Amino acid sequence: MTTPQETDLGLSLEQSRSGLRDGHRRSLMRTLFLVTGGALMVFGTLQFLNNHLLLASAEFLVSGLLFFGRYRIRRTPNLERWIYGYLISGFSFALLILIVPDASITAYVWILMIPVLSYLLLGKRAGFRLSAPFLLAGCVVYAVSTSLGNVIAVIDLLNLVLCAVLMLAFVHIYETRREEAEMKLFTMAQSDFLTGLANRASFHSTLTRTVAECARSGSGFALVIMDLDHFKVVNDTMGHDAGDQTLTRIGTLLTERVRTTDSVARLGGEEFGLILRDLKFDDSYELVDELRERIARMEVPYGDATIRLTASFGIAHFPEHGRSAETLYRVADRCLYTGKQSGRNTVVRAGVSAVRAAGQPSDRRTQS
Ligand SMILES: Nc1nc2c(ncn2[C@@H]2O[C@H](COP(=O)(O)OP(=O)(O)OP(=O)(O)O)[C@@H](O)[C@H]2O)c(=O)[nH]1
Repeated sequence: MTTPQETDLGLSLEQSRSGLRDGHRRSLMRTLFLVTGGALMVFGTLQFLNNHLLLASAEFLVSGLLFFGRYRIRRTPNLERWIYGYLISGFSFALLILIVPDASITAYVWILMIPVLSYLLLGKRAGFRLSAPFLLAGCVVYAVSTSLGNVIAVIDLLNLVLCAVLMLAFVHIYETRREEAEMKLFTMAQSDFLTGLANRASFHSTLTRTVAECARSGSGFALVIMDLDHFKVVNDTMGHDAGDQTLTRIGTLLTERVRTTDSVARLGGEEFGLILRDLKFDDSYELVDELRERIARMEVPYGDATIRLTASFGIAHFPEHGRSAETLYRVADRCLYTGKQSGRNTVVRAGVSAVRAAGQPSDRRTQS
């Protein structure tokens, strides 16, 4: 059995709430470091030519720091800290410039960049928490530093406040919609459209995570692969819709029986996968055999007819039969194949396995 490409969907979801993806955030930060570092280099040179040596030195120093940051941000594990450091010092610097008595009125346009950068780099919640106070401070600085004695100055202030509020609202609405759309896409990408169970990609992601968690905690789990027997007959004799209803019922039956900490997925077609956590080697057989019996007893009414079927199961146990998702998959799949070969309606465990088929006089023990 081939396993799909490794993905960590939980991590993807988490990243979806932090604005841009990590890779994009790093590229944006590198661009910001380059642009602001380059600009400070130019300003520093101008100050130097103007004989403002102290200011020129400070600007050269910060410029050097920004170029160093541009190099470090590519691989740093502390991306969030770098982003906060850059944004808070950048925004504070912008406010400081506004306090300078002969600051140009055009310096206020930088205030409007605050929500855009915060939301792109930090996501909706953290972006709002950072940009709202800075926007407010920008408006207060403007009001304090300009005398609001005439109508034009008041109109200027109102323009600034209105623009800042609208910018914040637009970015907030945009980010909310983007986050919702991305969540929806992730949910769709993780679920099987027919049964609503996790799909193959999501199951593999869960399996990889479970292996890592159990390796750390020392607990075991069972990987079960189940395939319905002669399912083609249901489709061929009663139609595709009957087959679909049966698959949905099977999904419900499996989900109802296992624990909420377990995972159930439809791997494709009439094949399902289960991860049964914190189970002892012997107990997994008992549970899976109970599932086999339940399916064999299940009746799916369809029109005047009743659909009955059976299923075959293969079980591999962590860590006894493999320490990686791929090995466990391979072992469980081989057990399933053995079960199909031995007459179906079976449960086969890796190692010494019991094969119990309906209508057979007694259990058979099989090596797999
Ligand atoms: N109704 C329905 N049928 C599906 C779906 N996906 C796969 N199938 C059908 O499942 C059947 C699988 O047939 P086979 O691979 O021959 O397996 P089987 O008939 O169960 O036989 P064994 O596995 O050997 O016991 C095919 O008829 C597929 O068309 C689905 O989403 N809905």
